[in-house]
Amino acid sequence: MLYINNISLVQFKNYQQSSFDFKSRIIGITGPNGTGKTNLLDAIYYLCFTRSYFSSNEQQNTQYTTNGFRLTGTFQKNGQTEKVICVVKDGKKEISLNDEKYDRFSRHLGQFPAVIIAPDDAEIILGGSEDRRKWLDSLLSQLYPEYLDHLIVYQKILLQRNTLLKNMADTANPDQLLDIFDLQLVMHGQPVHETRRHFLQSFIPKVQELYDYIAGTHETVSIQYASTLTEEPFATQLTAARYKDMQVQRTTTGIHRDDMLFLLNGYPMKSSASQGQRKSFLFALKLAQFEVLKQLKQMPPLLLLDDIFEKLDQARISRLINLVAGKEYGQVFITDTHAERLQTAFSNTAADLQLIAIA
Ligand SMILES: Nc1ncnc2c1ncn2[C@@H]1O[C@H](COP(=O)(O)OP(=O)(O)OP(=O)(O)O)[C@@H](O)[C@H]1O
Repeated sequence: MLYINNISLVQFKNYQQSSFDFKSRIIGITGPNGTGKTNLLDAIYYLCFTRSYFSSNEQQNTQYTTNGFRLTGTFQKNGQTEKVICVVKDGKKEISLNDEKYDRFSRHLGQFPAVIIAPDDAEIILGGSEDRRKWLDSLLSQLYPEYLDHLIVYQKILLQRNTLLKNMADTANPDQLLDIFDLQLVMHGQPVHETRRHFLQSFIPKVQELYDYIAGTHETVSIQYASTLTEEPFATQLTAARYKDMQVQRTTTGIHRDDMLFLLNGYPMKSSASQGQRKSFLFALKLAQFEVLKQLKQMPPLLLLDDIFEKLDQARISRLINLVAGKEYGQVFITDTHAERLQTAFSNTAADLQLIAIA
């Protein structure tokens, strides 16, 4: 099992210095708008992912007028106490597990599995392909460390290749260099593509099952993986696109252009689904993510639910609460402006609810 027992926040967003003890499996975080409920969830997320869910700019995560922050989390993982500390000071970040600093933060990913569901997630459906890739990459990086390794190298090579395409005239033997970059892009891009393709195939039925449960009815949901690598070998495409790439001065083919198309009853979810249907789909997507993580990590991830009541009808909310209150789930954090609403929502379940009020 995985639990977080305590978190302390120093100069993180609106928290000057605060500490919270989590004593039960379901934690309700309540308080008026703008008091820091989401920020507290984000701090927990930070300790699991070495970054904020909402902002990659550390200045925005640091309390205004200060130059750094510190987050300390005490976890229980399979009966062991584990202490994670993240310190950001003057733009420099250090992360340690049980007082041992990480050389590479990527080594921390997946050790404290967590899934967050937040209103901004709507961008996964409504936003551009980058938002969808970000979601998938974050999930697959938690599942498979080698996926993240390939992705990091791919992005580095892609950047170098694009820089070269912009500076062709000043570079000696640019074609030779492009040959080397192309080889490396294929070496690291192909496994990323294969992982995405295989993963989505087995993932879709789980999403469908969860969608039907939350919606209380059957509507067909599907995810189409759109990648040029499915059409022909990546190496062939890079060679074929080289002239065009030189003209536009960037790499026009590869896994950095992949996308996913979400469909509801055969129609694009982005344009045709209602807000409640989209939200139900996002829950299905994230809870399916929870299931695969749980299976692979052999423990239920932390579940961080931010403002989930908005746009869902009462019946969908009840089914959702019943689901996450069940024993298959681990520690669940849930924010709401109304303490009574949370109490009522969980009153029909057997789960213990600890309420933390933020003033
Ligand atoms: N870097 C920062 N330094 C100080 N305060 C910050 C910083 N970043 C955000 N805040 C403050 O944090 C508050 C927002 O907190 P948060 O989003 O956690 O609120 P919330 O309780 O979830 O609200 P809601 O119920 O509206 O969702 C705002 O008042 C904002 O001004």
